Amino acid sequence: MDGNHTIWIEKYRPRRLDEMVGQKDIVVRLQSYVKTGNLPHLLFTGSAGIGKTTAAVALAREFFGDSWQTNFREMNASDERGIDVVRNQIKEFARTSPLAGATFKILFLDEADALTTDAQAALRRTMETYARTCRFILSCNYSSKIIDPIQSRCAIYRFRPLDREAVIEETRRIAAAEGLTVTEGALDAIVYVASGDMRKAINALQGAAILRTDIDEETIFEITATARPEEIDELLDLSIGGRFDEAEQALLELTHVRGIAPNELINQCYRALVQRDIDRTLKVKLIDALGETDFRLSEGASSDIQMEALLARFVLAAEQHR
Ligand SMILES: Nc1ncnc2c1ncn2[C@@H]1O[C@H](COP(=O)(O)OP(=O)(O)OP(=O)(O)O)[C@@H](O)[C@H]1O
Repeated sequence: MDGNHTIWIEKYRPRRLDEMVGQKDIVVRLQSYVKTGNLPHLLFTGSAGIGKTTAAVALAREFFGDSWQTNFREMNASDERGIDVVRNQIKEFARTSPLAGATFKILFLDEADALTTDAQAALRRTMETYARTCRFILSCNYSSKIIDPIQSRCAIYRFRPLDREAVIEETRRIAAAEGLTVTEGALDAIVYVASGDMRKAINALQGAAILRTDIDEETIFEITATARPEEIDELLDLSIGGRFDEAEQALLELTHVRGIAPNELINQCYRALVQRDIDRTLKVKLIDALGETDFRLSEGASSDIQMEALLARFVLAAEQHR
């Protein structure tokens, strides 16, 4: 096992489109470009770790074969060296002719939504000027942050968070290749922790594999510093049930003893609340309280105070509701 040396998200990144899990409709549409030899500009949108970069690289490999690296370039729009550097590099790459008999190059621009409106306007002109020699694949989390003139020049692909089957399929593949035994409980835990993000799933597996080769759910929750769904349910039961002292103890155990980050707990509480079968008005109040705490934490408020205040607000909201 070489778990300590290689990053598995790179080692096991699918090389071909048909090796990707999930995103079936997208894969079929992308494959049809390869068949026809034509490619428009593309806009990939969706959350992190669901295959946008993987699809772009696989597409380039299938278009260009062995010479894919000469005709493909990946850049990050939020490059810390500044937008001018990115802009110059884009132009430099886009304006030169494709090599090794290819009819165009592909430029993959990650985090395109980090570009300001002005920078996007300049990018749009570059896309038009060099359209003959270079096709752009822009990747972003939110397509609404991309200006309309760019959106209308691209074929838009909305990637979805990976479903349970897809996460399990890929996790099993990697576990088998690494000679790991993964229990059913551990697979459930990985699906829960990943929440549709394959990068998170693979990192959880690799982290666990450093500790042991037979992986159970305990290891996954421990390595990812994530509370179990039952623990979150208990926290909600106690606070909604008005048992503030016990809820406080449960909270301290999770944050101070287990080291689970407050933001992570808020996300987990949110996921549990959305699915919880409780009165709608109460649910709305509780989610409102979560949103408020999330915002306060993002503004730098004390997490200990805010997390306790959250429990207090849960208790009060439930009391008013009774
Ligand atoms: N659909 C998928 N099939 C198989 N593996 C996947 C898939 N999506 C993601 N992965 C795995 O997760 C890793 C991260 O995925 P990728 O880089 O494609 O994410 P992304 O959608 O581009 O995310 P970001 O927006 O954060 O850049 C890949 O290296 C790959 O191992």
